[in-house]
Amino acid sequence: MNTTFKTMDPSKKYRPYPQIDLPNRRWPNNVLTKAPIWLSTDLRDGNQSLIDPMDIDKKLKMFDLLVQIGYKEIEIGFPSASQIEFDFVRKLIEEKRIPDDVTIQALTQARTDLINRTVESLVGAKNAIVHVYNATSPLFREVVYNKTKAETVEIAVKGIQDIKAALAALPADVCAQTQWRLEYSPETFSMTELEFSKEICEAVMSEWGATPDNKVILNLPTTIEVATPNVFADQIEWMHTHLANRESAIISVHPHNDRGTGTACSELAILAGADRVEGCLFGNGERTGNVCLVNLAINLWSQGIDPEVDYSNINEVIRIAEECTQLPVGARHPWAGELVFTAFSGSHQDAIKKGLTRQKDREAAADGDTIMWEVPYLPIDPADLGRSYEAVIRVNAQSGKGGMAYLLERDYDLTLPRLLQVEVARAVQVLADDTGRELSSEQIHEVFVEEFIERKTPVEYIDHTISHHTGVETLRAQIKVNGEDRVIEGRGNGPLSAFVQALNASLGTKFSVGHYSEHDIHSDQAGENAQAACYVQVAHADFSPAYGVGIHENIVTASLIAVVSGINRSGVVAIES
Ligand SMILES: CC(=O)SCCNC(=O)CCNC(=O)[C@H](O)C(C)(C)COP(=O)(O)OP(=O)(O)OC[C@H]1O[C@@H](n2cnc3c(N)ncnc32)[C@H](O)[C@@H]1OP(=O)(O)O
Ligand SMILES: CC(C)C(=O)C(=O)O
Repeated sequence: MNTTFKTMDPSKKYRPYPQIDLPNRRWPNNVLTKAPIWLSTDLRDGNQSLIDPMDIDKKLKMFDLLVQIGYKEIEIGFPSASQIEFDFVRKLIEEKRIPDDVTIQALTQARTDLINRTVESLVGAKNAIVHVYNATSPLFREVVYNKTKAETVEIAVKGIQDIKAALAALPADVCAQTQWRLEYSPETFSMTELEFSKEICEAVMSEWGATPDNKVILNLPTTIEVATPNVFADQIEWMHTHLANRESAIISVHPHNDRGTGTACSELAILAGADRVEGCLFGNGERTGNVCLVNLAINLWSQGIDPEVDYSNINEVIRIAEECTQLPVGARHPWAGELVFTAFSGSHQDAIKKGLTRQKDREAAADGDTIMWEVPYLPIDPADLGRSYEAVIRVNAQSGKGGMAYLLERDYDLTLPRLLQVEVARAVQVLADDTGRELSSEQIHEVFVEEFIERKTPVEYIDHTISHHTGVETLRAQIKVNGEDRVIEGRGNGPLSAFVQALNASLGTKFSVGHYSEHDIHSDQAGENAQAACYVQVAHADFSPAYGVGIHENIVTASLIAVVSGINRSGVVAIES
């Protein structure tokens, strides 16, 4: 076993990232009120990080999906990196696959040949962003590039000059077909001295000639997450408040997720002044991934804010994303995972069942008006994402009566009284413990039928007749007791009381009916094929109360079957072998 964590002092190997000196920070008091501008980088950062990068068909599928969800800015690749990347961009443009309101973006290093090739790839697009980057942090300046600060600024500025030159070299009518915009990323911004980030961004803006009508997108990435999200928020607020000519810039963020706080970084960055967020579906991307766009959008939705993208068929989005990336979406991925709207544990199921019933009642009373969503444990309505309630409650050994009752009601139209739910839960728990697995609603129903309906020993109901005379009912029934035929007769003010009297007289018992309820089931619209479900609790001084259930098209017969099932379960009549 590796004992490093026990034997080593981590402060000898790692240092905390310094705090930002921003005593009057305002972001903690701000609130999210609207969606940022989104950019999907699924086809670039999301693709460069895949074990098997997407082929053209998969890229097209991903592009179409992003358009369908509603993304208006999509980074479609790094066209100077390879012929395949270049050809994909050309295909999108030449086959007119890009809607007029969608802007494509292409990434390039700040190198003349790569910039020229990038511009060439974008020719003919209606809207295009040339995205140029170079790394700016001390570690990268020293280790990767061996450049001074001034030389690093020079690389960026030269990159902008190269873009302008490449555009100027295009025939005027060709250049004019496209609305060209610039994005600049000081890569590793999260590890760069703020004064230096400001200097390099201002130099880029100045070289481009940024104005409020021709804004430069300044994309400030947590290329690597190195600090808590409040530090990133401080960095963004610092840039937002210190940058010269701020009104001529769109501040974008590009969070990665090394510390698992990509979502927090993005949200706090918006509070701190960011206008735009770049990320990938389901957090795909280098290492632990880019921030998850799905997570961010549905977080906004859950706060009553229109995210301006559509996740109302999340299962389809998952299916296509998984097909394109060959990466599974985790079962507990925020909002999207298979299990995120599922409750196994008893107290959660109980609360959800009550909450869903109350929500339904409130909806009915609201007469068509939309009402606020208030269901315990479900922060949003799964139906908003195209998820059905079916997945919400599932049963295993951690479950209680609420979940089983919910499934029996939903799938078999059986509305069990509360104390019967407790008895059903006990019976189902035995199976859940035995199997150690999740139980389907069919399995729960089987246990229910076997335990509560088909209990025919020691007593079995066969048939009955009823006669009335001056307010008294006489019930004659044919039964079997331990396999032996008997005809019994009793009187009462109704068939049930007459049957109880007949059974007590014949069996030598003294039980009574403690609780009785009934409802219709399985009736079609014409009222045909209706059956009745009767729930009868058999009470006896010397035995625990026990429920019996009867289901029959005749309500009286259903109630007699329920009584017999109840006495069989209670043990008031001994079984003879
Ligand atoms: C954080 C990110 O995700 S950034 C995007 C990363 N994505 C990719 O790199 C995927 C696509 N890239 C590629 O396929 C290749 O890098 C290519 C084809 C574009 C270029 O390949 P190569 O020419 O072999 O260069 P390579 O990428 O290895 O970079 C090496 C040189 O470029 C320089 N360089 C690297 N990044 C930049 C940059 N952003 N701007 C300017 N120069 C840069 C390096 O300093 C190095 O210079 P040196 O040779 O003088 O030491
Ligand atoms: C190119 C930049 C934006 C990048 O991908 C990063 O810094 O993560």
